[in-house]
Amino acid sequence: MDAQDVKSNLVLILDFGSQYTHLITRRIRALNVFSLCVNGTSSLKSIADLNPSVIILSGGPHSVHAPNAPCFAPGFIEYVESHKVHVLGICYGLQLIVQQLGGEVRVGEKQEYGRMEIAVEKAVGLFGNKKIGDRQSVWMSHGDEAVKLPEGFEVVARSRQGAVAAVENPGRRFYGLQYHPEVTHSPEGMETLKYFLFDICGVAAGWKMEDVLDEELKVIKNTVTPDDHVICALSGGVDSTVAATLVHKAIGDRLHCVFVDNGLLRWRERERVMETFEKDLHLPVTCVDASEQFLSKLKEQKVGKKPAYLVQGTLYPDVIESCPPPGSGRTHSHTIKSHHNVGGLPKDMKLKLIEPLKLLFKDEVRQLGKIMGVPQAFLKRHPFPGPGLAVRVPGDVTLENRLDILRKADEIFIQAIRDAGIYDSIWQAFAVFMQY
Ligand SMILES: Nc1ncnc2c1ncn2[C@@H]1O[C@H](COP(=O)(O)OP(=O)(O)OP(=O)(O)O)[C@@H](O)[C@H]1O
Repeated sequence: MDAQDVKSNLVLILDFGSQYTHLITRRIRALNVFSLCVNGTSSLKSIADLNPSVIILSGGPHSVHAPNAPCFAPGFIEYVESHKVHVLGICYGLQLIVQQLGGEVRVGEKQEYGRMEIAVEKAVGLFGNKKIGDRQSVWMSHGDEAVKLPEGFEVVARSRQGAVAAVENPGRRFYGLQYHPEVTHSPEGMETLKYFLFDICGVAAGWKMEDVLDEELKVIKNTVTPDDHVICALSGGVDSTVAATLVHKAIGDRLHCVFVDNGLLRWRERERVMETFEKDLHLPVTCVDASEQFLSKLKEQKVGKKPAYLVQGTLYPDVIESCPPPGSGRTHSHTIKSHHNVGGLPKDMKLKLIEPLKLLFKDEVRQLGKIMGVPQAFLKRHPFPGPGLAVRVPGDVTLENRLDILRKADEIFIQAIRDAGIYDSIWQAFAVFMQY
């Protein structure tokens, strides 16, 4: 599947603030369909530029009647109808469709939170693969309720309490689920989502990590001219390692990596990391000893030519978590998490950016690394904080022996976890220096 096919099979999520929104994106990608998530109030032009074939309106914490309730851009309904885009509203998204198309949403008499049972009322559309009366357990989380549907819509499933659980107007390509199909508490939710995407919308499942690799290699080769040099700060973590491996594949030794030993690394980390970079990945890496001045050392690196580009291992969550929350009234670049480095480089750093992973989630980066031969042991390493062991020693961290004791204790602890065969099933484990 080439980039054009990916674009014509794109499932776009309009985010209205639900804690589950990014899960929808991930679930859809797991079905080998490319999915992106943008703010629910994004302009019509920015949506049209992406040319989605399906749009999912996410849930959200608001009531559609709240003063600043977020809504899709004016002209959205006309756009999706004229471009034959299928639209699925989930929870708040359903209520938005109902309200905006002339139906009525009210504060529900029976507010529904948690696990509920719903029954299929019409075995068509969203439940075309079910029988009337089929029951399933779903996860509800809503206070408002659709009490009058817009013309041409029908209820296809109801909760046990009689509230609307699913609606649709297949002629106009609008669908809605009052529950959250994306969470595991809705065991048949993924089946419904799959049926919607493949059987109703006719989306093709052809997005795979090999295509992402090919596409990113092409982009880098087209961006970096044959005379340009590129620099990458390698931490030994998954993100910068996979990003550097990818860029190295595209431009070879015009990539120059720098690994900084800041004196706060784990037991023999410098040796282990450098060995993997050089022997397994054949990456051109210089190790900088940060006991001397960091910046002046960087300057001294013989990169050959002055680099024009900097590689950063920015991930998709860094990008989306740095957007303002929908309904917050903010429209641009007020970061939730300012440490994600997505606000651009400092002004005096005259480098252009290469961010080949910026549309991928962490597990996808691991998949990509695997395809490129990054050793599993490296891809599965527990995350390690930027300030290193300094955040695991209370008080004065300049005392070498404290760090050394901690390094050894950490290594023994981690080795015990490895020996017990549980390292890979633990997200992060570490020792902390408590008292001297
Ligand atoms: N010791 C180091 N030497 C060189 N570069 C580093 C070092 N530590 C961090 N960096 C750079 O700073 C970036 C952000 O560091 P951070 O600790 O936040 O890691 P991260 O976002 O989890 O990414 P990674 O998986 O690459 O460690 C890294 O991707 C890397 O480019």
